[in-house]
Amino acid sequence: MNFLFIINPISGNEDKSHLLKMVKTELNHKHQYTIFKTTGENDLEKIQQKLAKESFDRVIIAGGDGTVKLVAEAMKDQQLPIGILPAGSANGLASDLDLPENPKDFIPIALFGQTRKIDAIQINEEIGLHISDFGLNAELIKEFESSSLRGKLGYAINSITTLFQSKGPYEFKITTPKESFTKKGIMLALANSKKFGTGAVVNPNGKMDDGLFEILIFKKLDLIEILKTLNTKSELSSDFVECIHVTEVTIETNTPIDFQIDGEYCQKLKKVKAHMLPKALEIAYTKK
Ligand SMILES: Nc1ncnc2c1ncn2[C@@H]1O[C@H](COP(=O)(O)OP(=O)(O)OP(=O)(O)O)[C@@H](O)[C@H]1O
Repeated sequence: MNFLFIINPISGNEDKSHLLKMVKTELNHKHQYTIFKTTGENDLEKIQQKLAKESFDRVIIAGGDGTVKLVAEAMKDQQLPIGILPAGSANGLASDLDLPENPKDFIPIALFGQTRKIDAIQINEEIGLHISDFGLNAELIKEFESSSLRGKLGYAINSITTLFQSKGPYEFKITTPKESFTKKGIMLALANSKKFGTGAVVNPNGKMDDGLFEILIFKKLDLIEILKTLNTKSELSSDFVECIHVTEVTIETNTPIDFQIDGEYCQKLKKVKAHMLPKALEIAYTKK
């Protein structure tokens, strides 16, 4: 097989050399590969050029959700199987695919495992695979990205200040092909999967291959309900979050509100148009 490895050298604040060594051992000199290390500058175009120049059998990604999203965008016009080596501070997609956490177990799956097709969401000009949102969570991600405090403690400290500074609740005008209505919330998410990268299960009925995504309107900050998201099986109260299944939607707000896609802060937006891209990606998820 001929593999293209896309490696994010900074994701998860982790050196990938040991991981790469294990991958090479698994390949056992029997396969060809090219390594591309992301730089954070024009990676999309550079990956597209690599894919156009050479014919690969599988693309292997070592990074977090942001790196997987980048590769999904680069492969928009060319579907190749993808293998994920979860190596980010947020590995929400890997967790939703139930990938093992131990490299010795996830490496053979990424390289040679069976694949399944999953949906993606076209969000304005970008692709979202996981969860995107307006409001509180995007504010947290924006603060975290601009802060010098890293790691879980940094995230917790940033979270507390952001919670106190949040300007929500916001008013969201929601237009689906069937109807148009307004809802108020501290946050509105477009979810293709069950959980955030942190593991919080906010969309217990979400499936990545059902041709639908969910609009989740979080109405208030409720500690008990937030704690419930730590358990996959908990039903969340409809006073806390309301869920609507759709294939397309337009969300409009009166003022620009912080927006994020798959853990990557975008910008403040007043309008988001989203539609389902059914079975857009083919991802390795289990052993051969
Ligand atoms: N060499 C690099 N130097 C700096 N930033 C990079 C580099 N390569 C990729 N990036 C950035 O890494 C981000 C994607 O990281 P990803 O989400 O995969 O991992 P992560 O550990 O979850 O990241 P984060 O630091 O956002 O938590 C993108 O914003 C991308 O621009």
